[in-house]
Amino acid sequence: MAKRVHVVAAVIRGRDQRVLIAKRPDHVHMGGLWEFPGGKVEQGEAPLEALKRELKEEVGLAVVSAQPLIQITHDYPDKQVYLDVWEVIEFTGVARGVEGQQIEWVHAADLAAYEFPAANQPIVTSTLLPSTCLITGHANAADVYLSAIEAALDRGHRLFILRPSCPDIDLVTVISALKNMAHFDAAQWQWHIDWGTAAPANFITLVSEHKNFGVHFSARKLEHNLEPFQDSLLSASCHDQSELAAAQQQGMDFVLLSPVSATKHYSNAELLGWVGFSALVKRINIPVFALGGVTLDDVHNARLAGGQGVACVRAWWPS
Ligand SMILES: Nc1nc2c([nH]c(=O)n2[C@@H]2O[C@H](COP(=O)(O)OP(=O)(O)OP(=O)(O)O)[C@@H](O)[C@H]2O)c(=O)[nH]1
Repeated sequence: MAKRVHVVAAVIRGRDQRVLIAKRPDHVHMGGLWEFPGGKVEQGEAPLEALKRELKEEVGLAVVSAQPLIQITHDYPDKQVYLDVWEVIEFTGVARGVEGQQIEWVHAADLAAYEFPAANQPIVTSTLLPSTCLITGHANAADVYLSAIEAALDRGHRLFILRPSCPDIDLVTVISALKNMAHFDAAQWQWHIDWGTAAPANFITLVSEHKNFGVHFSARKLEHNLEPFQDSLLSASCHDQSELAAAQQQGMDFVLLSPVSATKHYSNAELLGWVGFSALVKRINIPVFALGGVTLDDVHNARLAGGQGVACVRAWWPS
């Protein structure tokens, strides 16, 4: 069997947050499609060195610093690739198509309009997602619940999993209150409503009426027919390899994987640690947030372990 090719690729953001993409020449593998700049890792070369070399050779940029973003194992009919995608944090130079290829700086939200090789869909999702995912906790009153979210939006957080769990608030009220908040649009498509025990009976209809809200599933819910949600952005909570495989198979856009470390909630569960987290993340091709006993300061640890970032409740929710 042919050897899997180790490829490094980069998500490079310009000052205005647009992302650099390049068009593959017609005559090469996946020719004519757009790509994140990069190329094959040479024998004996460290991935970051390969990334620096490829970006210099292809788009004339010098990488100062970069961190892992997502890794994808994909089998094309004629080639097996391991795409090792990095997020460039700092670079110098002005991008140009050194090999004569077309390049473009594109807003992350517009990447979906470009045709990429089949392996790239999770990279596009990963580019859209921030590195923190905030899950709402319990509140005794609606105004406490909503003002905690509003304060987090003001602090720059953009991805939320909503578990409206206070007695005097229903989902319709939450949705309309969120829509009136400053920065609501910045987090559009990044609001995920938990289809949990507290969800109302008309949950499916409700979600279909609010297209800019995604749905979050418990692992158990992944056994259901998720057809009604196919137009929504989807996420799930997973704890082991079989749940992750089900999440990928059901088309989840991202997942939360827990428990990484001990919490009050998870004190008896088997903890993954960063090593266990990393081993599981390697087996799937969708962005994974580390959950359970992690704080907002653990983003770098999560990235080094192959994750998208961290998901938290207690680390941000007012107690
Ligand atoms: N650079 C890059 N390659 C990708 C992406 N997505 C994807 O499937 N690939 C695949 O990964 C492989 C990368 O090989 P390459 O041809 O770009 O590598 P290279 O620059 O070292 O080329 P060469 O040594 O053949 O000249 C190709 O099979 C390509 O189809 C992507 O976003 N960026």
